[in-house]
Amino acid sequence: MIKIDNISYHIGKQQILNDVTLSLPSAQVIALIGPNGAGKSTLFSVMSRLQPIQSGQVCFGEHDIATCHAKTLSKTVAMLGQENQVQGRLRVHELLMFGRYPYHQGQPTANDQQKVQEIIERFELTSLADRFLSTLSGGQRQRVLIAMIVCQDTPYLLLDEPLNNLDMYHAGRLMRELREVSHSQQKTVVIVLHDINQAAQFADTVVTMKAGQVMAVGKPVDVLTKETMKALYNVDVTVLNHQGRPVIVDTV
Ligand SMILES: Nc1ncnc2c1ncn2[C@@H]1O[C@H](COP(=O)(O)OP(=O)(O)OP(=O)(O)O)[C@@H](O)[C@H]1O
Repeated sequence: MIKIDNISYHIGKQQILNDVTLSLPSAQVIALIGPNGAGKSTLFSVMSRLQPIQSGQVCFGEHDIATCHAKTLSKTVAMLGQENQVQGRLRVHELLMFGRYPYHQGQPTANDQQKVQEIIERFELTSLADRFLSTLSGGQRQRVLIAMIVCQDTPYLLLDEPLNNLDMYHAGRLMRELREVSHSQQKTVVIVLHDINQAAQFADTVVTMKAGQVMAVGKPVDVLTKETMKALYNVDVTVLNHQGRPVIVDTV
């Protein structure tokens, strides 16, 4: 379980996160949605210790991030941010091995090699494995970065807009793989999504945020309503139903 208690965060006089309190269940895909500037990325930055905790507490299972050793944290939570600088002269398989660094500390074992190979196959990267990162398209690079995060093999994954640059096939494949990894390997995957229908189709739980605050938490069918969409985005929608899950259609 991820427990976030009374997290507030300000930059200068601007309040970015305002008393965020959340309990997120384990072994689920959890979509974090909300309008631009709501504070989703800032919350991820605080949760992954990229930004300091100013007030409140974040725990991943028994690990309180305020006191957790860096090495333990790197085996507990992995985050893919929105802005990612990658060294172009690395090959794909080398970057994936970099994701294993918390385990091998620079000296990969057979187990690390096996894990990288498994992820290459799972994420359909075989034909790209020997390519330099600088030669990949935007979507290919994004897929490799996500695979690197999964290689880190942490029980908690935070992915900030991972579907950026992905086509319809790869977006669907990725969401299915994340759901499979989450459910079969008991991983908790929190994903910032702007595509509400990806959240509706694949998330077990949806969290909505606006103006630095959590507005709602629940199953897609309970949270993704006409009223919520109006309150979050000021957009009029029609909510259809497909196999028990909502489908949101913009009907402005
Ligand atoms: N370094 C900074 N200095 C000043 N304001 C900042 C800084 N970083 C973020 N903010 C502000 O904090 C607020 C929350 O930003 P954040 O990136 O967390 O939102 P978000 O929900 O991830 O948005 P998006 O969906 O657009 O990615 C925004 O108003 C943003 O302008």
